[in-house]
Amino acid sequence: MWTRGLRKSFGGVVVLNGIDLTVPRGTILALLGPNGAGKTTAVHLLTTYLRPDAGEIRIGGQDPAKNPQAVRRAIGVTGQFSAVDGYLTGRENLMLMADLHLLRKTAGCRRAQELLDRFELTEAGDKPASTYSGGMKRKLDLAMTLVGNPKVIFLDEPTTGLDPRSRRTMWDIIRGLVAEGTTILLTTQYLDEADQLAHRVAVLDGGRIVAEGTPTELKARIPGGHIELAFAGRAELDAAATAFAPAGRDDDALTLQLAGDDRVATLRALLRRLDDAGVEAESLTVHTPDLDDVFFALTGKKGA
Ligand SMILES: Nc1ncnc2c1ncn2[C@@H]1O[C@H](COP(=O)(O)OP(=O)(O)OP(=O)(O)O)[C@@H](O)[C@H]1O
Repeated sequence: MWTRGLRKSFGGVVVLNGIDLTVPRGTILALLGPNGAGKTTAVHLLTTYLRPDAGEIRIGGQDPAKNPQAVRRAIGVTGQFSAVDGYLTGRENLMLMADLHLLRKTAGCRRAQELLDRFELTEAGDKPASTYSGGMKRKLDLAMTLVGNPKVIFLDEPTTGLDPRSRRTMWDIIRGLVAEGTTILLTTQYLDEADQLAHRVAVLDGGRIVAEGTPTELKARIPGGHIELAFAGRAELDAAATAFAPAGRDDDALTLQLAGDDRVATLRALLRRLDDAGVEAESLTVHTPDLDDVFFALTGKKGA
Protein backbone atom coordinates (compact mmCIF):
# COMPACT_ATOMS: atom_id res chain seq x y z
CA MET A 1 0.00 0.00 0.00
CA TRP A 2 1.34 3.45 -0.80
CA THR A 3 0.39 7.11 -1.21
CA ARG A 4 2.10 9.89 -3.15
CA GLY A 5 1.48 13.60 -2.65
CA LEU A 6 -1.81 13.12 -0.83
CA ARG A 7 -3.60 16.41 -0.18
CA LYS A 8 -6.84 17.30 1.55
CA SER A 9 -8.33 20.60 2.70
CA PHE A 10 -11.58 21.33 4.46
CA GLY A 11 -13.06 24.76 3.62
CA GLY A 12 -9.69 26.27 2.75
CA VAL A 13 -7.89 24.74 5.75
CA VAL A 14 -5.12 22.43 4.60
CA VAL A 15 -5.14 19.25 6.71
CA LEU A 16 -2.88 17.03 4.60
CA ASN A 17 -0.30 18.83 2.53
CA GLY A 18 1.39 16.18 0.40
CA ILE A 19 1.66 12.88 2.24
CA ASP A 20 3.88 10.03 1.00
CA LEU A 21 3.48 6.73 2.83
CA THR A 22 4.63 3.22 1.97
CA VAL A 23 3.53 0.10 3.83
CA PRO A 24 5.09 -3.10 2.44
CA ARG A 25 2.92 -6.23 2.50
CA GLY A 26 2.88 -8.02 5.85
CA THR A 27 4.17 -5.04 7.84
CA ILE A 28 2.73 -2.45 10.23
CA LEU A 29 3.13 1.27 9.78
CA ALA A 30 2.17 3.40 12.76
CA LEU A 31 0.91 6.87 11.90
CA LEU A 32 1.59 9.08 14.90
CA GLY A 33 0.54 12.63 15.40
CA PRO A 34 -0.83 15.06 17.95
CA ASN A 35 -4.60 15.61 18.18
CA GLY A 36 -5.99 17.09 14.99
CA ALA A 37 -2.87 16.29 12.94
CA GLY A 38 -4.99 14.58 10.27
CA LYS A 39 -4.51 10.88 11.07
CA THR A 40 -8.19 10.02 10.77
CA THR A 41 -8.46 12.10 7.58
CA ALA A 42 -5.58 10.08 6.09
CA VAL A 43 -7.37 6.82 7.03
CA HIS A 44 -10.62 8.13 5.49
CA LEU A 45 -8.82 8.90 2.22
CA LEU A 46 -7.19 5.46 2.12
CA THR A 47 -10.43 3.65 2.90
CA THR A 48 -12.40 5.46 0.13
CA TYR A 49 -14.57 7.25 2.70
CA LEU A 50 -13.23 10.59 1.46
CA ARG A 51 -11.70 11.63 -1.87
CA PRO A 52 -8.30 13.37 -1.89
CA ASP A 53 -7.93 16.82 -3.51
CA ALA A 54 -4.72 15.55 -5.11
CA GLY A 55 -2.32 12.65 -4.94
CA GLU A 56 -2.28 8.96 -5.67
CA ILE A 57 -3.15 5.89 -3.61
CA ARG A 58 -2.60 2.18 -4.28
CA ILE A 59 -3.96 -0.53 -2.02
CA GLY A 60 -3.06 -4.10 -2.96
CA GLY A 61 -2.25 -2.73 -6.42
CA GLN A 62 -5.70 -1.12 -6.80
CA ASP A 63 -6.40 2.57 -7.30
CA PRO A 64 -9.35 3.67 -5.12
CA ALA A 65 -10.06 6.57 -7.51
CA LYS A 66 -10.69 4.08 -10.35
CA ASN A 67 -11.85 0.98 -8.52
CA PRO A 68 -13.26 1.80 -5.08
CA GLN A 69 -15.24 -1.46 -4.90
CA ALA A 70 -12.12 -3.62 -5.29
CA VAL A 71 -10.37 -1.59 -2.60
CA ARG A 72 -13.33 -1.93 -0.23
CA ARG A 73 -13.30 -5.70 -0.74
CA ALA A 74 -9.60 -5.93 0.11
CA ILE A 75 -9.63 -3.83 3.28
CA GLY A 76 -10.93 -3.99 6.83
CA VAL A 77 -11.43 -0.95 9.03
CA THR A 78 -11.89 -0.75 12.76
CA GLY A 79 -12.62 2.75 13.89
CA GLN A 80 -12.79 4.62 17.12
CA PHE A 81 -16.54 4.14 16.90
CA SER A 82 -17.20 0.46 17.01
CA ALA A 83 -19.52 -1.27 14.53
CA VAL A 84 -20.68 -3.64 17.27
CA ASP A 85 -24.49 -3.80 17.77
CA GLY A 86 -25.15 -4.09 21.51
CA TYR A 87 -28.58 -5.73 21.06
CA LEU A 88 -27.05 -8.67 19.19
CA THR A 89 -24.85 -11.38 20.69
CA GLY A 90 -21.21 -11.61 19.67
CA ARG A 91 -22.05 -14.53 17.41
CA GLU A 92 -24.97 -12.67 15.80
CA ASN A 93 -22.76 -9.65 15.14
CA LEU A 94 -20.27 -11.93 13.38
CA MET A 95 -23.03 -13.71 11.43
CA LEU A 96 -24.33 -10.32 10.27
CA MET A 97 -20.89 -9.53 8.86
CA ALA A 98 -20.78 -12.96 7.23
CA ASP A 99 -24.11 -12.13 5.53
CA LEU A 100 -22.72 -8.80 4.34
CA HIS A 101 -19.79 -10.70 2.85
CA LEU A 102 -22.26 -13.09 1.18
CA LEU A 103 -20.93 -16.18 2.95
CA ARG A 104 -23.26 -19.21 2.89
CA LYS A 105 -24.96 -20.01 6.19
CA THR A 106 -22.72 -22.98 7.12
CA ALA A 107 -19.55 -21.13 6.13
CA GLY A 108 -20.74 -18.09 8.10
CA CYS A 109 -21.40 -20.22 11.22
CA ARG A 110 -17.98 -21.82 10.95
CA ARG A 111 -16.23 -18.47 10.51
CA ALA A 112 -18.09 -16.95 13.47
CA GLN A 113 -17.10 -19.87 15.71
CA GLU A 114 -13.45 -19.73 14.55
CA LEU A 115 -13.27 -16.03 15.34
CA LEU A 116 -14.99 -16.38 18.73
CA ASP A 117 -12.43 -19.06 19.64
CA ARG A 118 -9.48 -17.08 18.36
CA PHE A 119 -10.46 -13.96 20.29
CA GLU A 120 -11.25 -15.90 23.47
CA LEU A 121 -14.90 -14.88 23.26
CA THR A 122 -16.29 -18.43 23.08
CA GLU A 123 -18.00 -18.28 26.46
CA ALA A 124 -19.43 -14.80 25.87
CA GLY A 125 -20.41 -15.60 22.28
CA ASP A 126 -24.12 -16.03 22.99
CA LYS A 127 -24.52 -13.08 25.34
CA PRO A 128 -25.62 -9.64 24.12
CA ALA A 129 -22.64 -7.48 23.19
CA SER A 130 -23.99 -4.69 25.45
CA THR A 131 -22.88 -6.86 28.41
CA TYR A 132 -19.27 -7.00 27.14
CA SER A 133 -16.39 -5.06 28.70
CA GLY A 134 -14.63 -2.39 26.63
CA GLY A 135 -11.83 -4.84 25.81
CA MET A 136 -14.26 -7.55 24.71
CA LYS A 137 -16.12 -5.08 22.47
CA ARG A 138 -12.85 -4.04 20.82
CA LYS A 139 -11.96 -7.68 20.23
CA LEU A 140 -15.38 -8.37 18.75
CA ASP A 141 -15.04 -5.28 16.56
CA LEU A 142 -11.72 -6.54 15.19
CA ALA A 143 -13.14 -10.06 14.80
CA MET A 144 -15.99 -8.58 12.72
CA THR A 145 -13.42 -6.85 10.51
CA LEU A 146 -11.71 -10.21 9.91
CA VAL A 147 -14.84 -12.04 8.71
CA GLY A 148 -14.07 -10.99 5.13
CA ASN A 149 -10.36 -12.00 5.34
CA PRO A 150 -9.05 -8.52 4.53
CA LYS A 151 -5.49 -8.25 3.23
CA VAL A 152 -5.08 -4.72 4.49
CA ILE A 153 -6.40 -3.52 7.84
CA PHE A 154 -6.75 -0.01 9.18
CA LEU A 155 -6.71 0.18 12.95
CA ASP A 156 -7.71 3.60 14.20
CA GLU A 157 -6.56 3.87 17.82
CA PRO A 158 -7.32 0.19 18.55
CA THR A 159 -6.42 0.21 22.24
CA THR A 160 -7.62 3.63 23.39
CA GLY A 161 -9.35 3.18 26.75
CA LEU A 162 -8.30 -0.45 27.28
CA ASP A 163 -6.72 -1.71 30.49
CA PRO A 164 -3.10 -2.95 30.25
CA ARG A 165 -4.06 -6.61 30.03
CA SER A 166 -6.59 -6.09 27.22
CA ARG A 167 -4.02 -3.94 25.40
CA ARG A 168 -1.52 -6.81 25.53
CA THR A 169 -4.09 -9.30 24.23
CA MET A 170 -4.92 -6.90 21.38
CA TRP A 171 -1.21 -6.50 20.59
CA ASP A 172 -0.80 -10.28 20.44
CA ILE A 173 -3.74 -10.56 18.05
CA ILE A 174 -2.34 -7.78 15.84
CA ARG A 175 1.10 -9.45 15.78
CA GLY A 176 -0.58 -12.72 14.79
CA LEU A 177 -2.31 -11.03 11.85
CA VAL A 178 0.94 -9.56 10.60
CA ALA A 179 2.65 -12.96 10.91
CA GLU A 180 -0.04 -14.27 8.54
CA GLY A 181 0.88 -11.60 5.97
CA THR A 182 -1.74 -8.93 6.70
CA THR A 183 -0.68 -5.35 6.03
CA ILE A 184 -1.67 -2.90 8.76
CA LEU A 185 -1.87 0.84 9.08
CA LEU A 186 -2.24 1.77 12.72
CA THR A 187 -3.00 5.20 14.06
CA THR A 188 -2.21 5.70 17.69
CA GLN A 189 -1.44 8.32 20.25
CA TYR A 190 0.39 5.77 22.38
CA LEU A 191 4.05 5.91 21.57
CA ASP A 192 4.79 2.65 23.35
CA GLU A 193 2.19 0.97 21.13
CA ALA A 194 4.03 2.15 18.01
CA ASP A 195 7.29 1.00 19.59
CA GLN A 196 5.85 -2.44 20.40
CA LEU A 197 4.06 -3.15 17.13
CA ALA A 198 5.25 -1.08 14.22
CA HIS A 199 7.94 -1.97 11.71
CA ARG A 200 7.96 1.66 10.68
CA VAL A 201 6.63 4.86 12.19
CA ALA A 202 5.54 8.02 10.37
CA VAL A 203 5.05 11.20 12.40
CA LEU A 204 2.39 13.56 11.03
CA ASP A 205 2.47 17.21 12.04
CA GLY A 206 1.36 20.43 10.36
CA GLY A 207 -0.03 18.51 7.37
CA ARG A 208 3.25 16.81 6.58
CA ILE A 209 5.20 13.70 7.51
CA VAL A 210 7.97 15.20 9.63
CA ALA A 211 9.81 11.93 10.25
CA GLU A 212 9.64 8.36 9.03
CA GLY A 213 11.65 5.27 9.90
CA THR A 214 11.89 2.24 12.16
CA PRO A 215 11.37 3.02 15.87
CA THR A 216 15.10 2.40 16.38
CA GLU A 217 16.07 4.77 13.54
CA LEU A 218 13.84 7.52 14.89
CA LYS A 219 15.19 7.14 18.40
CA ALA A 220 18.75 7.26 17.08
CA ARG A 221 18.04 10.70 15.57
CA ILE A 222 17.36 12.19 18.98
CA PRO A 223 20.27 13.10 21.21
CA GLY A 224 19.90 12.38 24.89
CA GLY A 225 21.03 8.79 25.28
CA HIS A 226 23.34 8.12 28.18
CA ILE A 227 25.23 5.34 29.88
CA GLU A 228 25.05 4.79 33.60
CA LEU A 229 27.78 3.03 35.56
CA ALA A 230 27.13 1.79 39.09
CA PHE A 231 29.90 1.20 41.63
CA ALA A 232 30.25 -0.88 44.78
CA GLY A 233 31.73 1.94 46.87
CA ARG A 234 32.67 5.58 47.13
CA ALA A 235 36.35 4.97 46.30
CA GLU A 236 35.47 3.39 42.93
CA LEU A 237 33.00 6.19 42.15
CA ASP A 238 35.66 8.83 42.92
CA ALA A 239 38.24 7.10 40.75
CA ALA A 240 35.80 6.75 37.84
CA ALA A 241 34.59 10.34 38.17
CA THR A 242 38.21 11.51 37.86
CA ALA A 243 38.83 9.28 34.84
CA PHE A 244 35.65 10.35 33.05
CA ALA A 245 35.46 14.02 34.09
CA PRO A 246 33.24 15.80 33.37
CA ALA A 247 30.43 13.36 34.19
CA GLY A 248 27.20 13.54 36.19
CA ARG A 249 27.55 11.70 39.50
CA ASP A 250 25.02 10.59 42.06
CA ASP A 251 26.73 10.06 45.41
CA ASP A 252 23.73 8.36 47.01
CA ALA A 253 23.14 5.86 44.24
CA LEU A 254 26.92 5.50 43.62
CA THR A 255 26.38 6.01 39.89
CA LEU A 256 28.04 7.98 37.14
CA GLN A 257 26.21 9.20 34.04
CA LEU A 258 28.10 9.56 30.78
CA ALA A 259 26.97 10.79 27.40
CA GLY A 260 26.83 7.87 25.00
CA ASP A 261 24.74 5.50 22.96
CA ASP A 262 24.29 1.75 22.57
CA ARG A 263 26.84 1.23 19.79
CA VAL A 264 29.35 -1.52 20.50
CA ALA A 265 32.26 0.81 19.66
CA THR A 266 31.10 3.32 22.28
CA LEU A 267 30.78 0.62 24.94
CA ARG A 268 34.12 -0.95 24.06
CA ALA A 269 35.90 2.43 24.35
CA LEU A 270 34.21 3.09 27.67
CA LEU A 271 35.20 -0.28 29.14
CA ARG A 272 38.77 0.21 27.97
CA ARG A 273 38.91 3.56 29.77
CA LEU A 274 37.61 1.92 32.92
CA ASP A 275 40.27 -0.78 32.64
CA ASP A 276 43.00 1.79 32.02
CA ALA A 277 41.92 3.66 35.14
CA GLY A 278 41.94 0.38 37.07
CA VAL A 279 38.34 0.83 38.23
CA GLU A 280 35.82 -1.97 38.59
CA ALA A 281 32.16 -1.11 37.87
CA GLU A 282 29.30 -3.19 39.28
CA SER A 283 26.91 -2.69 36.38
CA LEU A 284 26.38 -0.74 33.20
CA THR A 285 23.03 0.44 31.84
CA VAL A 286 22.40 2.05 28.46
CA HIS A 287 19.48 4.51 28.36
CA THR A 288 18.30 5.15 24.81
CA PRO A 289 15.71 7.87 24.18
CA ASP A 290 12.17 6.53 23.77
CA LEU A 291 9.55 7.52 21.19
CA ASP A 292 8.20 10.11 23.63
CA ASP A 293 11.49 11.99 23.30
CA VAL A 294 11.30 11.65 19.50
CA PHE A 295 7.73 12.88 19.37
CA PHE A 296 8.50 15.86 21.57
CA ALA A 297 11.63 16.77 19.62
CA LEU A 298 9.79 16.60 16.29
CA THR A 299 6.45 18.19 17.12
CA GLY A 300 7.18 20.23 20.25
CA LYS A 301 4.20 18.46 21.83
CA LYS A 302 4.01 15.84 24.52
CA GLY A 303 2.68 12.42 23.57
CA ALA A 304 -0.34 10.92 25.33
N1 LIG B 1 -15.29 16.74 7.50
C1 LIG B 1 -14.53 17.72 8.00
N2 LIG B 1 -14.86 19.00 7.81
C2 LIG B 1 -14.11 20.00 8.30
N3 LIG B 1 -12.96 19.83 9.00
C3 LIG B 1 -12.58 18.58 9.23
C4 LIG B 1 -13.33 17.45 8.76
N4 LIG B 1 -12.70 16.32 9.13
C5 LIG B 1 -11.60 16.71 9.82
N5 LIG B 1 -11.51 18.06 9.88
C6 LIG B 1 -10.43 18.84 10.52
O1 LIG B 1 -9.20 18.32 10.07
C7 LIG B 1 -8.23 18.32 11.11
C8 LIG B 1 -7.66 16.90 11.26
O2 LIG B 1 -8.64 16.03 11.84
P1 LIG B 1 -8.40 14.47 12.02
O3 LIG B 1 -9.61 13.94 12.68
O4 LIG B 1 -7.97 13.87 10.75
O5 LIG B 1 -7.16 14.47 13.04
P2 LIG B 1 -6.56 13.30 13.91
O6 LIG B 1 -5.07 13.39 13.74
O7 LIG B 1 -7.20 12.02 13.56
O8 LIG B 1 -6.95 13.75 15.37
P3 LIG B 1 -7.34 12.89 16.69
O9 LIG B 1 -6.07 12.30 17.19
O10 LIG B 1 -7.85 13.98 17.59
O11 LIG B 1 -8.38 11.89 16.30
C9 LIG B 1 -8.93 18.83 12.35
O12 LIG B 1 -8.60 20.21 12.50
C10 LIG B 1 -10.40 18.68 12.03
O13 LIG B 1 -11.15 19.67 12.67
